[in-house]
Amino acid sequence: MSSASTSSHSTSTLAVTAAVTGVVAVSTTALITYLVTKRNEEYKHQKFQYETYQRDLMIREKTILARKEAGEPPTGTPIDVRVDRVYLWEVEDLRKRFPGTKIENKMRVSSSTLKTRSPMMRRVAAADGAGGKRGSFTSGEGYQITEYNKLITNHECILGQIIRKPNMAVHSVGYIRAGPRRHLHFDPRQVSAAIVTCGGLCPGLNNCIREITKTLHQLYGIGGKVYGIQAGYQGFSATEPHLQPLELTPELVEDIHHSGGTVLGSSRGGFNLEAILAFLKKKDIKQLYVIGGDGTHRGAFRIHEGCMEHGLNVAVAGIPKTIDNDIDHIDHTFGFASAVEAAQVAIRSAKTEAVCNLPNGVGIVKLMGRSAGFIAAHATMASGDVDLCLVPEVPLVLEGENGCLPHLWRRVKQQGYAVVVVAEGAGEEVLGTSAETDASGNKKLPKIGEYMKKQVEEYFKKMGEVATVKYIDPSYTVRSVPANAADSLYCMQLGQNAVHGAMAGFTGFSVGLCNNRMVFLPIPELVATSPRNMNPKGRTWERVLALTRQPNTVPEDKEFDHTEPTLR
Ligand SMILES: Nc1ncnc2c1ncn2[C@@H]1O[C@H](COP(=O)(O)OP(=O)(O)OP(=O)(O)O)[C@@H](O)[C@H]1O
Ligand SMILES: O=P(O)(O)OC[C@H]1O[C@](O)(CO)[C@@H](O)[C@@H]1O
Repeated sequence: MSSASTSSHSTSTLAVTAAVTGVVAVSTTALITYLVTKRNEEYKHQKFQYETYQRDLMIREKTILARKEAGEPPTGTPIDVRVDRVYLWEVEDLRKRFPGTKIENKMRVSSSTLKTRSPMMRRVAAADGAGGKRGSFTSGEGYQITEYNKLITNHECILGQIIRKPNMAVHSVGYIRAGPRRHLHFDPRQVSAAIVTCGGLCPGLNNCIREITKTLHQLYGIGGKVYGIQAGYQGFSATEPHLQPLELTPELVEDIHHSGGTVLGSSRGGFNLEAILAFLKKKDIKQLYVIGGDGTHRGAFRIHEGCMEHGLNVAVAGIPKTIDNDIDHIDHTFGFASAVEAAQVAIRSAKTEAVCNLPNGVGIVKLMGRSAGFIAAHATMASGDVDLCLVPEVPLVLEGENGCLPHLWRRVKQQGYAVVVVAEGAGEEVLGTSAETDASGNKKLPKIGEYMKKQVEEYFKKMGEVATVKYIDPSYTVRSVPANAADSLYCMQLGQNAVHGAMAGFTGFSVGLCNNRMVFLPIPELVATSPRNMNPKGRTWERVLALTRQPNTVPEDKEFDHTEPTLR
């Protein structure tokens, strides 16, 4: 190739390159311009959207406030759900059968007297010279009368079925709202009352005894006595001097809520209606407060019926108690939350033992609950450390694809240890039902905890290894603790409302939280479906499975119709 042709070739190559570079430069500029423009547009759009959102929010806030001030219905999108009819669960009312007073119900806010102060305050006051120097307390019987902020009418109700879906049944049960009424059935000056605690121990029993005693004496200023019946229903017929009824005073009950158990004692069996009615007549008792589970409430209703038969103008009020949480309709029983909390200590110990003891550490904790798995399930959920939870409502499957033993084996192989919580009523379908009963007729339960320990040991042996299984049974430790703050608060509400109900003339009733509101419930309705069970097709069990990741052994086709108001 000649140099001329070479140079003309290079010139043309250069020209092409320049042209291409020019095109690239132009298209790069165009691309950048395009991207920047697009970005700016997006930014403008985003800004516009955010400003619109802020404006809407401001309008919404202003509308909410304006509607609230004008007393108009709330904001929100109207949807097609209704409650067409509410069926009120009426409670027996003494005013229908006995003449009552028309005394206006006012609150007595008693100023503290020397007698009602805590022991520490009494000591401080004594050191000050009979309490005069500190100035904040008046001695004697001085009290101030004040109006209740809210007096409740008998047709105020709390809806039972609060979950509404389009096209669902349009009726609901209505529970009578608890609280003080405008008029008292009983003249407080003529009221004497009795309190009894029955069945198994439960955190909060002393709180209820204290609150009832204080409400009667201090809020209502009763003229009579408050008797504490010792040793459960048996105490009404006890002849032993040390089991005779105690006189409960605000001073005597001042500090009892700090202790677990019941200062009155409790028992099973020994229900004697004649002896109870005779006691009520002899001591001219106007109000009987019965604190216990479903068995105790059945007894309470028989007492109410006995009173009606004998023409006794006596209000019988129940307070549902049990760590088992197996009383139907109410959100939860008092003592349940404290028991679940106390169970955490045992579960943590089980984990420590399982983690530290080799080879193949497994910690098993047995929890109470009778034929309901609420304590086990809730303790499992609260803990987050449990690998297997066994409850009475869900069949126990030991081996095979859905077996709990292969699941435990896998967990131990994955993390080196495993923690098991077993409810005392679980596994009856494997162990069989006991024919034995306690003094109240409650069936005794087979020893599932020990059985599971043996099964785990044998399974690991079958797999050619050794399991180090530690078994903890904290049952009585869990239920004998003092009430935690949540239960103490609940017991305070229960005690006060039981007294409000009885003072107003309600009888054969119980109190409880339904949909987070205090209500009065007719005892026959309360016991008809109690004891309740946990719904194995409900959300609680679903949550347990999500946490433990154990196989679900609930049969697909089985129908369960239990309500499960504890945790939604
Ligand atoms: N149907 C009934 N009629 C009369 N009294 C009853 C009835 N059922 C139980 N009782 C009495 O109620 C008391 C307590 O009953 P139970 O031992 O069954 O405990 P509970 O109230 O169900 O509480 P827990 O949850 O602790 O078992 C006992 O004294 C028992 O005799
Ligand atoms: O006090 P006892 O008679 O041993 O009863 C134990 C039973 O009482 C409860 O603690 C309360 O019902 C159950 O959980 C348990 O099965």
